[in-house]
Amino acid sequence: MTTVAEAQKSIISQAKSFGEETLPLEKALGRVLAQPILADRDYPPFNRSTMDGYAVQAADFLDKKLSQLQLVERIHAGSVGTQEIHSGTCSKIMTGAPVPLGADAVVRVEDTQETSGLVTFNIETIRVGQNIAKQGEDAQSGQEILSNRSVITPQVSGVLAVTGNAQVTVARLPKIGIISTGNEVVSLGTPVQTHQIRDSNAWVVRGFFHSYQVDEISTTLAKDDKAVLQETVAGFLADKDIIILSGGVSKGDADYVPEILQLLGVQQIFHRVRIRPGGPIWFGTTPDGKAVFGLPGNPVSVQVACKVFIEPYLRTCLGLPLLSPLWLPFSGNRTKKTPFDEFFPCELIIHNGQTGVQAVRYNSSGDIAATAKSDGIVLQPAETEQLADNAVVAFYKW
Ligand SMILES: Nc1nc2c(c(=O)[nH]1)N[C@H]1C(S)=C(S)[C@@H](COP(=O)(O)OP(=O)(O)OC[C@H]3O[C@@H](n4cnc5c(N)ncnc54)[C@H](O)[C@@H]3O)O[C@H]1N2
Ligand code: MOO
Repeated sequence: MTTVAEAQKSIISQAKSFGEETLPLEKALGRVLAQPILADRDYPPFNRSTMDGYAVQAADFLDKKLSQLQLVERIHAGSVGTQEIHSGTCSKIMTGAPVPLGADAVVRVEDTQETSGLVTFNIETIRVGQNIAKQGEDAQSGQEILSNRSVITPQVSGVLAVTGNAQVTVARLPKIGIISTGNEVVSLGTPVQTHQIRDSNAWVVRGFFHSYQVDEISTTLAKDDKAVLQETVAGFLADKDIIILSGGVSKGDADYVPEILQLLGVQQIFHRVRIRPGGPIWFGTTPDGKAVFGLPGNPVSVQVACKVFIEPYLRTCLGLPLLSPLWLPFSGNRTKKTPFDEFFPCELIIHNGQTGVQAVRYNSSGDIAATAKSDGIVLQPAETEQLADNAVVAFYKW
């Protein structure tokens, strides 16, 4: 049976780009840049005062030991001084204004007194460059200021705006089709009988893709009926990039998903992985490179599969690096139940002043409430029979 690492490797090797598109900046938050961004000019673009104060020549204090200077003008942010600073003179300057020619330091207004055009300085010392952000010290014109494949966070969005990028080229997102299979599964809003269960898997998968800004998501239910399943999957194969099914991949009499997918020309890459929960997972691709994930129906299996298999696939398609786990101390003890890699829901805690993780109460992969109280999942690797208190574990945040 395939190991988790082998399964991840073969999933990643099938990843492909969905192309690029150009969007207005206001629509690009959370998207992935598909171009490097170069500084369009120096940053700061001019020698900028970082304090409200007086622009002076430091040598007037250091060499000439002056303590009083003649005021020649006032410079506000958004305007440019007209007077060059010479020995014995200064200009009042506001934060954000360009430092006038001749000046090489700014003294804070708090350290001065101004009377009738004369400024008295109450300072012990001064440094050349004091309170001045030098032209180009943050970034130089033409320098790469954002790399290709940066995620457009609020911080990145600020850089895009300041560098004049009203439009940005980003990675195009896939169209997703989600099929929840099972005669017992009913949609939210439909009356539910005792032996039935409301579809929660589609909401989890939808939410996972939403976290990557994917919004072209179609969901549907399919009964455990070969013809219905075949028609539903065929419909999605026609125009979706990624198809996610849940349920119907194990050993039950009505587990038709693997058979129907292969009938429709989806080439199986693996079926069953040495993982708990989520062992019966099926993965394959179409000849034109669409990915099809057949996830086990249990709710926690679906959540774990999103994190362990679908996220690495999507990130690689978008050109993003794989996420690394956080390595944190584990509070508690855990004995492994299977010979496989086991993932279990955990919450972040502060223990002895340090961040750590501890397991949340969790019955099994059908426990719909447990993961909602967790911050992510911890891996107990196949070879680790016993997780001891304080062992450092790999924690994958949801
Ligand atoms: N004889 C064996 N039986 C089972 C095995 C096995 O190896 N041998 N594996 C078990 C494991 S592990 C899992 S996981 C499940 C997976 O089975 P299926 O993928 O066929 O899933 P279903 O049987 O259709 O559903 C399992 C469970 O999940 C509930 N479910 C299904 N869809 C939804 C949905 N959309 N929203 C919420 N809950 C859903 C369903 O009602 C079942 O309770 O097989 C084990 N059996
Ligand atoms: O994948 Mo099953 O959910 O291990 O229980």
